Amino acid sequence: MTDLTGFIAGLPKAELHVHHVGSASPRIVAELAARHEGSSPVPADPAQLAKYFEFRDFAHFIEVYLSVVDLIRDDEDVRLLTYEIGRELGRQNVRYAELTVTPYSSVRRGIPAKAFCEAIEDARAGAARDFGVELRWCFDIPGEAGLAAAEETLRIALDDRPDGLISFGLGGPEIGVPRPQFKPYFDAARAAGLRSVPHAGETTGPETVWDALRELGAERIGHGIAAAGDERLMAHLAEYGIPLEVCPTSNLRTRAVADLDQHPIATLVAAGVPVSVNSDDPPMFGTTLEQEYAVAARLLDLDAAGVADLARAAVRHSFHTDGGKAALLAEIDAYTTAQG
Ligand SMILES: O=c1[nH]cnc2c1ncn2[C@@H]1O[C@H](CO)[C@@H](O)[C@H]1O
Repeated sequence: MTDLTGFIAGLPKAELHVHHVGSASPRIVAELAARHEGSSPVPADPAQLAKYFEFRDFAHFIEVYLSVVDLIRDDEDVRLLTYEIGRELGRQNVRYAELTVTPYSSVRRGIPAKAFCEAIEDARAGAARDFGVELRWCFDIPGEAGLAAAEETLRIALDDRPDGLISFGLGGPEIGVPRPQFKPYFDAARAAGLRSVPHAGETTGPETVWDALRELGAERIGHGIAAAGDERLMAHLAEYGIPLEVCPTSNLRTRAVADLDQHPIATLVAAGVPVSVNSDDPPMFGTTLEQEYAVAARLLDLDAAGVADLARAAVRHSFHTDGGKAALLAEIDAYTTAQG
Protein backbone atom coordinates (compact mmCIF):
# COMPACT_ATOMS: atom_id res chain seq x y z
CA MET A 1 0.00 0.00 0.00
CA THR A 2 2.84 2.38 0.85
CA ASP A 3 4.29 1.69 -2.59
CA LEU A 4 0.97 2.46 -4.22
CA THR A 5 0.66 5.64 -2.12
CA GLY A 6 4.07 6.78 -3.38
CA PHE A 7 3.13 5.85 -6.94
CA ILE A 8 -0.09 7.88 -6.72
CA ALA A 9 1.73 10.88 -5.23
CA GLY A 10 4.21 11.05 -8.11
CA LEU A 11 1.69 10.24 -10.83
CA PRO A 12 0.87 13.24 -13.07
CA LYS A 13 -2.87 13.76 -12.64
CA ALA A 14 -5.90 15.69 -13.88
CA GLU A 15 -8.69 16.82 -11.57
CA LEU A 16 -12.13 17.32 -13.15
CA HIS A 17 -14.45 17.89 -10.20
CA VAL A 18 -13.24 20.25 -7.52
CA HIS A 19 -15.02 23.32 -6.16
CA HIS A 20 -13.34 26.67 -5.72
CA VAL A 21 -14.35 27.72 -2.19
CA GLY A 22 -14.55 24.05 -1.22
CA SER A 23 -10.79 23.84 -1.85
CA ALA A 24 -9.87 26.53 0.66
CA SER A 25 -7.21 25.00 2.92
CA PRO A 26 -7.63 25.20 6.72
CA ARG A 27 -4.84 27.81 6.71
CA ILE A 28 -6.69 30.05 4.24
CA VAL A 29 -10.04 29.54 5.99
CA ALA A 30 -8.38 30.42 9.32
CA GLU A 31 -6.81 33.51 7.79
CA LEU A 32 -10.14 34.69 6.37
CA ALA A 33 -12.11 33.70 9.50
CA ALA A 34 -9.68 35.62 11.72
CA ARG A 35 -9.96 38.63 9.40
CA HIS A 36 -13.75 38.56 9.71
CA GLU A 37 -14.00 37.42 13.32
CA GLY A 38 -17.27 38.21 15.03
CA SER A 39 -19.20 38.30 11.78
CA SER A 40 -18.76 34.65 10.80
CA PRO A 41 -19.67 31.30 12.41
CA VAL A 42 -16.60 29.69 10.78
CA PRO A 43 -13.98 28.88 13.47
CA ALA A 44 -10.38 29.92 12.84
CA ASP A 45 -8.95 27.17 15.06
CA PRO A 46 -8.02 24.05 12.99
CA ALA A 47 -9.44 21.50 15.49
CA GLN A 48 -12.71 23.40 15.76
CA LEU A 49 -12.78 23.80 12.01
CA ALA A 50 -12.45 20.02 11.52
CA LYS A 51 -15.47 19.61 13.84
CA TYR A 52 -17.35 22.35 11.95
CA PHE A 53 -16.75 20.30 8.78
CA GLU A 54 -18.67 17.27 10.10
CA PHE A 55 -21.89 17.17 8.11
CA ARG A 56 -25.23 15.79 9.27
CA ASP A 57 -26.52 15.52 5.72
CA PHE A 58 -26.22 17.18 2.32
CA ALA A 59 -28.39 20.18 3.25
CA HIS A 60 -26.17 20.83 6.27
CA PHE A 61 -23.10 20.58 4.05
CA ILE A 62 -24.49 23.29 1.72
CA GLU A 63 -25.28 25.52 4.72
CA VAL A 64 -21.69 25.20 5.98
CA TYR A 65 -20.31 25.66 2.45
CA LEU A 66 -22.17 28.95 2.08
CA SER A 67 -20.83 30.17 5.44
CA VAL A 68 -17.31 29.71 4.05
CA VAL A 69 -18.36 31.49 0.83
CA ASP A 70 -19.33 34.40 3.12
CA LEU A 71 -15.68 34.77 4.15
CA ILE A 72 -14.71 35.78 0.61
CA ARG A 73 -15.34 39.50 0.70
CA ASP A 74 -13.21 41.11 -2.02
CA ASP A 75 -11.24 40.32 -5.15
CA GLU A 76 -8.01 40.02 -3.14
CA ASP A 77 -9.60 37.16 -1.16
CA VAL A 78 -10.52 35.51 -4.49
CA ARG A 79 -6.99 35.97 -5.86
CA LEU A 80 -5.36 34.50 -2.74
CA LEU A 81 -7.79 31.58 -2.48
CA THR A 82 -7.40 30.62 -6.13
CA TYR A 83 -3.60 30.92 -6.20
CA GLU A 84 -3.32 28.76 -3.06
CA ILE A 85 -5.54 26.12 -4.68
CA GLY A 86 -3.00 26.04 -7.51
CA ARG A 87 -0.22 25.49 -4.99
CA GLU A 88 -1.99 22.51 -3.38
CA LEU A 89 -2.81 20.95 -6.75
CA GLY A 90 0.81 21.36 -7.85
CA ARG A 91 2.01 19.72 -4.63
CA GLN A 92 -0.02 16.63 -5.59
CA ASN A 93 1.38 16.57 -9.14
CA VAL A 94 -1.95 17.63 -10.60
CA ARG A 95 -1.04 19.14 -13.97
CA TYR A 96 -4.49 20.12 -15.17
CA ALA A 97 -7.63 20.98 -13.19
CA GLU A 98 -11.12 22.12 -14.08
CA LEU A 99 -12.20 24.15 -11.09
CA THR A 100 -15.91 24.70 -10.46
CA VAL A 101 -16.31 28.36 -9.66
CA THR A 102 -19.55 30.05 -8.57
CA PRO A 103 -19.26 33.70 -9.59
CA TYR A 104 -22.89 34.39 -8.64
CA SER A 105 -22.18 33.80 -4.92
CA SER A 106 -19.36 36.35 -4.89
CA VAL A 107 -21.09 38.90 -7.11
CA ARG A 108 -24.17 38.73 -4.88
CA ARG A 109 -21.90 39.48 -1.92
CA GLY A 110 -20.63 42.64 -3.57
CA ILE A 111 -17.57 41.63 -5.61
CA PRO A 112 -17.97 43.07 -9.14
CA ALA A 113 -18.03 40.35 -11.81
CA LYS A 114 -15.19 41.90 -13.76
CA ALA A 115 -12.93 42.09 -10.68
CA PHE A 116 -13.85 38.50 -9.81
CA CYS A 117 -12.91 37.27 -13.28
CA GLU A 118 -9.66 39.24 -13.26
CA ALA A 119 -8.73 37.77 -9.87
CA ILE A 120 -9.21 34.16 -10.98
CA GLU A 121 -7.34 34.83 -14.23
CA ASP A 122 -4.39 36.35 -12.33
CA ALA A 123 -4.31 33.26 -10.15
CA ARG A 124 -4.53 31.03 -13.24
CA ALA A 125 -1.45 32.67 -14.70
CA GLY A 126 0.33 32.43 -11.34
CA ALA A 127 -0.54 28.75 -10.87
CA ALA A 128 0.78 27.86 -14.35
CA ARG A 129 3.96 29.87 -13.79
CA ASP A 130 4.73 28.93 -10.18
CA PHE A 131 3.22 25.45 -9.75
CA GLY A 132 3.04 24.00 -13.27
CA VAL A 133 -0.74 23.59 -13.02
CA GLU A 134 -3.08 24.43 -15.89
CA LEU A 135 -6.35 25.71 -14.43
CA ARG A 136 -9.66 25.94 -16.32
CA TRP A 137 -13.01 27.17 -15.07
CA CYS A 138 -16.47 25.67 -14.94
CA PHE A 139 -18.96 28.40 -13.96
CA ASP A 140 -21.76 26.75 -12.03
CA ILE A 141 -25.24 27.90 -11.14
CA PRO A 142 -25.88 27.44 -7.39
CA GLY A 143 -29.16 25.57 -7.80
CA GLU A 144 -30.66 26.72 -4.50
CA ALA A 145 -30.57 30.34 -5.75
CA GLY A 146 -32.83 29.49 -8.70
CA LEU A 147 -33.30 31.17 -12.06
CA ALA A 148 -31.96 34.57 -10.95
CA ALA A 149 -28.63 32.83 -10.32
CA ALA A 150 -28.85 31.06 -13.68
CA GLU A 151 -29.47 34.34 -15.47
CA GLU A 152 -26.58 36.12 -13.76
CA THR A 153 -24.14 33.21 -14.13
CA LEU A 154 -24.87 33.07 -17.85
CA ARG A 155 -24.49 36.83 -18.17
CA ILE A 156 -21.07 36.76 -16.48
CA ALA A 157 -20.00 33.78 -18.60
CA LEU A 158 -20.94 35.57 -21.81
CA ASP A 159 -20.08 39.21 -21.02
CA ASP A 160 -17.04 38.89 -18.76
CA ARG A 161 -15.87 35.56 -20.14
CA PRO A 162 -12.45 34.82 -18.66
CA ASP A 163 -9.97 33.07 -20.98
CA GLY A 164 -9.91 29.96 -18.81
CA LEU A 165 -13.67 29.40 -18.94
CA ILE A 166 -14.55 26.16 -20.70
CA SER A 167 -17.76 24.83 -19.20
CA PHE A 168 -21.09 25.57 -17.58
CA GLY A 169 -22.42 23.70 -14.55
CA LEU A 170 -25.17 23.39 -12.00
CA GLY A 171 -24.42 22.65 -8.34
CA GLY A 172 -26.04 22.77 -4.93
CA PRO A 173 -29.03 20.73 -3.84
CA GLU A 174 -30.98 18.53 -6.26
CA ILE A 175 -33.98 17.98 -4.03
CA GLY A 176 -36.52 20.70 -4.85
CA VAL A 177 -34.34 22.00 -7.71
CA PRO A 178 -35.52 20.27 -10.91
CA ARG A 179 -32.90 20.31 -13.68
CA PRO A 180 -35.20 21.04 -16.67
CA GLN A 181 -35.90 24.65 -15.59
CA PHE A 182 -32.26 25.47 -16.42
CA LYS A 183 -32.49 24.32 -20.04
CA PRO A 184 -32.57 27.79 -21.68
CA TYR A 185 -29.40 28.83 -19.80
CA PHE A 186 -27.54 25.66 -20.76
CA ASP A 187 -28.72 26.06 -24.36
CA ALA A 188 -27.29 29.59 -24.48
CA ALA A 189 -24.03 28.57 -22.79
CA ARG A 190 -23.58 25.66 -25.20
CA ALA A 191 -24.34 27.91 -28.17
CA ALA A 192 -21.47 30.09 -26.95
CA GLY A 193 -19.11 27.10 -26.99
CA LEU A 194 -19.17 26.14 -23.33
CA ARG A 195 -19.36 22.46 -22.42
CA SER A 196 -22.26 21.20 -20.31
CA VAL A 197 -21.31 19.65 -16.95
CA PRO A 198 -24.21 19.68 -14.49
CA HIS A 199 -24.27 17.86 -11.17
CA ALA A 200 -26.93 15.15 -11.14
CA GLY A 201 -27.62 11.92 -9.31
CA GLU A 202 -25.57 12.88 -6.24
CA THR A 203 -28.46 13.10 -3.77
CA THR A 204 -31.43 12.10 -5.93
CA GLY A 205 -32.19 9.19 -8.23
CA PRO A 206 -31.33 8.25 -11.82
CA GLU A 207 -34.18 10.36 -13.26
CA THR A 208 -32.14 13.47 -12.41
CA VAL A 209 -29.27 12.12 -14.52
CA TRP A 210 -31.70 11.45 -17.39
CA ASP A 211 -32.92 15.07 -17.06
CA ALA A 212 -29.34 16.36 -17.16
CA LEU A 213 -28.72 14.39 -20.36
CA ARG A 214 -31.99 15.16 -22.12
CA GLU A 215 -32.64 18.72 -20.99
CA LEU A 216 -29.19 20.16 -20.30
CA GLY A 217 -27.16 18.31 -22.94
CA ALA A 218 -24.74 17.03 -20.30
CA GLU A 219 -21.41 15.90 -21.78
CA ARG A 220 -20.13 14.79 -18.39
CA ILE A 221 -22.02 14.41 -15.13
CA GLY A 222 -20.96 15.70 -11.73
CA HIS A 223 -21.23 12.67 -9.41
CA GLY A 224 -24.00 10.73 -11.19
CA ILE A 225 -23.63 7.79 -8.79
CA ALA A 226 -27.40 7.22 -8.76
CA ALA A 227 -26.95 5.80 -12.28
CA ALA A 228 -25.83 2.56 -10.60
CA GLY A 229 -29.49 1.92 -9.78
CA ASP A 230 -30.61 2.04 -13.42
CA GLU A 231 -29.25 -0.57 -15.84
CA ARG A 232 -30.63 1.23 -18.88
CA LEU A 233 -28.96 4.48 -17.82
CA MET A 234 -25.61 2.78 -17.25
CA ALA A 235 -25.89 1.19 -20.71
CA HIS A 236 -26.67 4.61 -22.18
CA LEU A 237 -23.69 6.30 -20.47
CA ALA A 238 -21.43 3.45 -21.62
CA GLU A 239 -22.74 3.51 -25.20
CA TYR A 240 -22.47 7.28 -25.64
CA GLY A 241 -19.27 7.58 -23.63
CA ILE A 242 -20.64 10.10 -21.14
CA PRO A 243 -18.32 10.09 -18.13
CA LEU A 244 -19.19 10.48 -14.48
CA GLU A 245 -17.00 12.55 -12.17
CA VAL A 246 -16.98 10.33 -9.10
CA CYS A 247 -15.95 11.69 -5.68
CA PRO A 248 -16.07 8.78 -3.19
CA THR A 249 -15.15 10.47 0.11
CA SER A 250 -17.47 13.40 -0.65
CA ASN A 251 -20.36 10.96 -0.97
CA LEU A 252 -19.45 9.45 2.38
CA ARG A 253 -19.05 12.77 4.19
CA THR A 254 -22.31 14.28 2.89
CA ARG A 255 -23.94 10.93 3.70
CA ALA A 256 -25.00 10.28 0.12
CA VAL A 257 -23.61 6.77 0.79
CA ALA A 258 -23.63 5.09 4.20
CA ASP A 259 -20.10 3.72 3.96
CA LEU A 260 -17.36 3.49 1.38
CA ASP A 261 -17.75 -0.24 0.92
CA GLN A 262 -21.28 0.46 -0.33
CA HIS A 263 -20.06 3.05 -2.83
CA PRO A 264 -21.33 2.18 -6.33
CA ILE A 265 -18.11 2.99 -8.24
CA ALA A 266 -17.37 -0.71 -8.86
CA THR A 267 -20.90 -1.31 -10.19
CA LEU A 268 -20.51 1.62 -12.58
CA VAL A 269 -17.11 0.46 -13.82
CA ALA A 270 -18.35 -3.13 -14.25
CA ALA A 271 -21.18 -1.79 -16.45
CA GLY A 272 -18.68 -0.01 -18.68
CA VAL A 273 -19.56 3.53 -17.54
CA PRO A 274 -16.57 5.86 -18.01
CA VAL A 275 -15.53 7.28 -14.64
CA SER A 276 -12.85 9.56 -13.29
CA VAL A 277 -11.98 9.99 -9.63
CA ASN A 278 -12.06 13.44 -8.08
CA SER A 279 -11.92 15.22 -4.72
CA ASP A 280 -14.89 17.68 -4.80
CA ASP A 281 -14.22 19.84 -1.68
CA PRO A 282 -11.05 18.23 -0.33
CA PRO A 283 -10.35 20.09 2.95
CA MET A 284 -14.03 20.10 3.88
CA PHE A 285 -14.16 16.34 3.41
CA GLY A 286 -10.76 15.73 4.98
CA THR A 287 -9.34 14.34 1.76
CA THR A 288 -7.04 15.06 -1.19
CA LEU A 289 -7.04 13.86 -4.79
CA GLU A 290 -4.22 11.48 -3.84
CA GLN A 291 -6.39 9.95 -1.13
CA GLU A 292 -9.32 9.60 -3.56
CA TYR A 293 -7.06 7.61 -5.90
CA ALA A 294 -6.10 5.36 -2.97
CA VAL A 295 -9.78 4.89 -2.06
CA ALA A 296 -10.64 4.08 -5.68
CA ALA A 297 -7.72 1.63 -5.88
CA ARG A 298 -9.15 -0.21 -2.88
CA LEU A 299 -12.77 -0.20 -4.10
CA LEU A 300 -11.79 -1.25 -7.64
CA ASP A 301 -8.94 -3.55 -6.58
CA LEU A 302 -6.38 -1.73 -8.74
CA ASP A 303 -2.61 -2.08 -8.87
CA ALA A 304 -0.27 0.68 -10.07
CA ALA A 305 -1.13 0.05 -13.74
CA GLY A 306 -4.83 0.30 -12.93
CA VAL A 307 -4.31 3.55 -11.05
CA ALA A 308 -2.38 4.96 -14.02
CA ASP A 309 -5.36 4.05 -16.21
CA LEU A 310 -7.63 6.04 -13.88
CA ALA A 311 -5.35 9.04 -14.33
CA ARG A 312 -5.47 8.55 -18.12
CA ALA A 313 -9.27 8.39 -18.01
CA ALA A 314 -9.44 11.80 -16.31
CA VAL A 315 -7.21 13.28 -19.01
CA ARG A 316 -9.34 11.77 -21.80
CA HIS A 317 -12.60 12.96 -20.19
CA SER A 318 -11.22 16.46 -19.71
CA PHE A 319 -11.93 19.48 -21.92
CA HIS A 320 -8.24 20.15 -22.38
CA THR A 321 -6.95 20.77 -25.92
CA ASP A 322 -5.94 17.70 -27.95
CA GLY A 323 -2.31 18.79 -27.64
CA GLY A 324 -2.62 19.28 -23.88
CA LYS A 325 -4.18 15.84 -23.48
CA ALA A 326 -1.49 14.16 -25.60
CA ALA A 327 1.28 15.82 -23.60
CA LEU A 328 -0.21 14.81 -20.27
CA LEU A 329 -0.85 11.24 -21.45
CA ALA A 330 2.78 11.04 -22.61
CA GLU A 331 3.87 12.27 -19.19
CA ILE A 332 1.83 9.54 -17.49
CA ASP A 333 3.35 6.93 -19.83
CA ALA A 334 6.87 8.16 -19.10
CA TYR A 335 6.20 8.07 -15.35
CA THR A 336 4.76 4.53 -15.37
CA THR A 337 7.66 3.29 -17.50
CA ALA A 338 10.22 4.90 -15.19
CA GLN A 339 8.49 3.33 -12.17
CA GLY A 340 8.82 -0.09 -13.83
O1 LIG B 1 -20.79 18.15 -3.78
C1 LIG B 1 -21.35 19.20 -4.14
N1 LIG B 1 -22.56 19.15 -4.76
C2 LIG B 1 -23.22 20.25 -5.17
N2 LIG B 1 -22.75 21.50 -4.98
C3 LIG B 1 -21.56 21.63 -4.35
C4 LIG B 1 -20.83 20.52 -3.92
N3 LIG B 1 -19.69 20.96 -3.35
C5 LIG B 1 -19.71 22.29 -3.43
N4 LIG B 1 -20.84 22.72 -4.03
C6 LIG B 1 -21.15 24.13 -4.23
O2 LIG B 1 -22.26 24.44 -3.43
C7 LIG B 1 -22.63 25.75 -3.75
C8 LIG B 1 -24.08 25.98 -3.47
O3 LIG B 1 -24.88 25.63 -4.52
C9 LIG B 1 -22.21 25.98 -5.19
O4 LIG B 1 -21.27 27.01 -5.19
C10 LIG B 1 -21.57 24.64 -5.57
O5 LIG B 1 -20.49 24.83 -6.45
